[in-house]
Amino acid sequence: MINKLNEKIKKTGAPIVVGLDPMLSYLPTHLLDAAVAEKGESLEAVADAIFAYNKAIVDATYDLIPAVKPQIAMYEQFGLPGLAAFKKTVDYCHEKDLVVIGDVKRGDIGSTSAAYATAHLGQVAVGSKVLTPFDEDFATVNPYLGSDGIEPFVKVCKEEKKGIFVLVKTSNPSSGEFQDRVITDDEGKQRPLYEFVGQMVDKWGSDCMGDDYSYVGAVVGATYPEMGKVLRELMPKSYILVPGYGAQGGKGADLVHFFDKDGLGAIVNSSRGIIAAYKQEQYQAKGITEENFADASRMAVEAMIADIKSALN
Ligand SMILES: O=C(O)c1cc(=O)[nH]c(=O)n1[C@@H]1O[C@H](COP(=O)(O)O)[C@@H](O)[C@H]1O
Repeated sequence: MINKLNEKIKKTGAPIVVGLDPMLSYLPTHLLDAAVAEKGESLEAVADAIFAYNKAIVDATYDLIPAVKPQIAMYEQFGLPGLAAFKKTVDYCHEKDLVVIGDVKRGDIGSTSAAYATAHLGQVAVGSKVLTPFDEDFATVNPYLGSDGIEPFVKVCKEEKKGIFVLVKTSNPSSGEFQDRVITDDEGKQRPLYEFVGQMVDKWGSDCMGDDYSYVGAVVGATYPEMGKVLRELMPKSYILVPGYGAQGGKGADLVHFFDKDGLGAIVNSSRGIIAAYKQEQYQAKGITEENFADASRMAVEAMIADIKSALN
């Protein structure tokens, strides 16, 4: 799958991922009203409206982008109907030939991680049938439990030719509380914890290589460009998933050093900046309303691609 991701980035010229992170407050009134008219004031109605919202955004953008990243918490908050909308979104994005990064941030003791890996990347045999539960192409993984929590994911990635993105340096303001702590590494060198985790990502990926990049990528926030530069060098074979663009303040100009010299090796996520673009004045000034919200998402994708391209040239 890492090969497909890399090829699709080359083909589209767009190292970006659209984050499908629906919130109730983003759902255009006409979509929610239609769903409530059919299913009443229920979680089922919200789930239907979420799928209609995602579908419209995907239909408006899929030809421009390589990948999407649905964040499971945004679906889980609506219970089982929300999770069904997550799965329906994954399947629909596959129909559109998009690479799907399940933002699930899992990681536990070995046996539990193995179950999470099966749920999101693997298969379950029931009698003569082999079934795929959620069936994303990549999953985000929290490394805090150590190798025990990561290895079951790597095993499934090898079997299924799928991939993971391991949290290395996250974009949020308090990420430094733990991740920047200076530790002594195996060679007695003092360095921040995120660098050590980056080195582990390089190691975990070393025996599961695709054509150019490994199945084990890293998450490094756009809000920490200097750290991104160091981590790019420490993990030369890993794709870097870069969240924090747009709503969290990251800009194209900050991101140059997350990429390799050939402009590959990183994929930048924007969620609110794209899916809720219709709420921004700059798009409303161009005739966008709640009704044609998906057109604003397409404009926001085009603007993001242009911003990153101009930074890389
Ligand atoms: O793993 C992630 O994707 C992630 C890691 C990180 O360090 N920071 C971060 O914002 N994210 C996710 O990226 C998305 C960012 O959303 P926006 O800020 O709306 O673009 C959310 O789904 C976050 O959960």
